[in-house]
Amino acid sequence: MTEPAIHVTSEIGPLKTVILKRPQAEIENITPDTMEQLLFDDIPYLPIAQAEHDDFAQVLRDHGTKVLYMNELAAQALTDPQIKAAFLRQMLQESGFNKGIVYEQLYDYLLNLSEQAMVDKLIAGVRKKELNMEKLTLRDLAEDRANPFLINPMPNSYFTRDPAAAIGDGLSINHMTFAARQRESLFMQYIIQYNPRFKGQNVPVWRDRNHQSHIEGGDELVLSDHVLAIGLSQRTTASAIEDIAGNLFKNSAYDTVLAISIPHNHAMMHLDTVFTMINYDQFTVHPAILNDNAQLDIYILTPGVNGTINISYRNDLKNVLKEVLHQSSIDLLPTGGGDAVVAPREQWNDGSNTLAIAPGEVVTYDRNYVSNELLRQHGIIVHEVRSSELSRGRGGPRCMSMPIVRDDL
Ligand SMILES: NC(=[NH2+])NCCC[C@H](N)C(=O)O
Repeated sequence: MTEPAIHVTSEIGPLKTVILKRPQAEIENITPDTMEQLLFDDIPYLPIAQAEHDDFAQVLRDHGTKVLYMNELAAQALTDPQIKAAFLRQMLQESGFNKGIVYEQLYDYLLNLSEQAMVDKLIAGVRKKELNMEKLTLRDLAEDRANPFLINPMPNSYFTRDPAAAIGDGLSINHMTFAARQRESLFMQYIIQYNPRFKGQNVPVWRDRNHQSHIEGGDELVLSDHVLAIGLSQRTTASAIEDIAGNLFKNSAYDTVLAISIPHNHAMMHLDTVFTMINYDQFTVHPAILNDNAQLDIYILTPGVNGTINISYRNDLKNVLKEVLHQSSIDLLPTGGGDAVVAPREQWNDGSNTLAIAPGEVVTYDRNYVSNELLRQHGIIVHEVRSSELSRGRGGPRCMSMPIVRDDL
């Protein structure tokens, strides 16, 4: 039986195929001056980051998951010279160049590379000194003088979770929040249209990247074949949630969206940094998202009459999950055991950001040993991966993976 192009009806169904991106030269193009703008808190040491990432990929393969690499899929989508050129023009435009001498030089330089080299170069970034330009524009001479790059690197591309998300048999291809990441979703748009694996498969796009309001995959959790949870967060706006919900209600089996409000800050940028599903009835939760009564704001969206959306308010997470997932009880596992020091420390290093590869079986970072131990005490099988460098980008195993095929439950 051939595998479907996209099929994800839960967060926990046996993981069949996943898209990753191995960290490459883009990581070495982070400097202390650009770190914050690039959404990093430190500069990872690349050889170790790569070894850790290879280790992560191998754990997935060892458990029956096929690993595809985003940059390779992108290169395979660009074998037609016209498509390659169109992609490059759009990428240059989104990088701030659409005409003039620098645009032309960049265009020639990049188009002459192989598809793979061009994709990798765009992700890595292009330095001014690479072009040997005799003439610079006023912008490059004066305004942008301190920046050694013409095209900024995309070091967050190893967090494949965020630019796009698989929901049911379709995708959301995301308009992302910060300039540092907005170009990343263009790769997925071309992959879905032109990569031989997806081309002609009519993969529905529930929401594309041509929007003003933003949404990111770290906020999009597929709880079942008809229920989603979407974080109302620093990265995902209420109007984007309503927009994708409306389209899913009309065109898919999804009939319930839980919009879960979380603090708007860097440590908790996405819902999956504070809440992930690990089994039919078990979830990780960072205690800081709950108030003293273990409550938080949840807005339940369901289809109304004539394409409208009904919204009801709740604040009892456990009961809501019990109801929508038809479970008799729900086990919420606090990050770091809920300890006042361990919980924020381990959450900072993505202790809640688990990737389920089957019900009750997850991949996590080794450094979050208190959270990992708690998961084991609650019967979860935990595969730990090394995390000293990868964690410096503020993302864990769930952020570093984009599942595209899972078995149904
Ligand atoms: N799904 C996630 N939690 N992704 C984490 C992404 C981290 C990345 N540095 C960013 O700020 O965008």
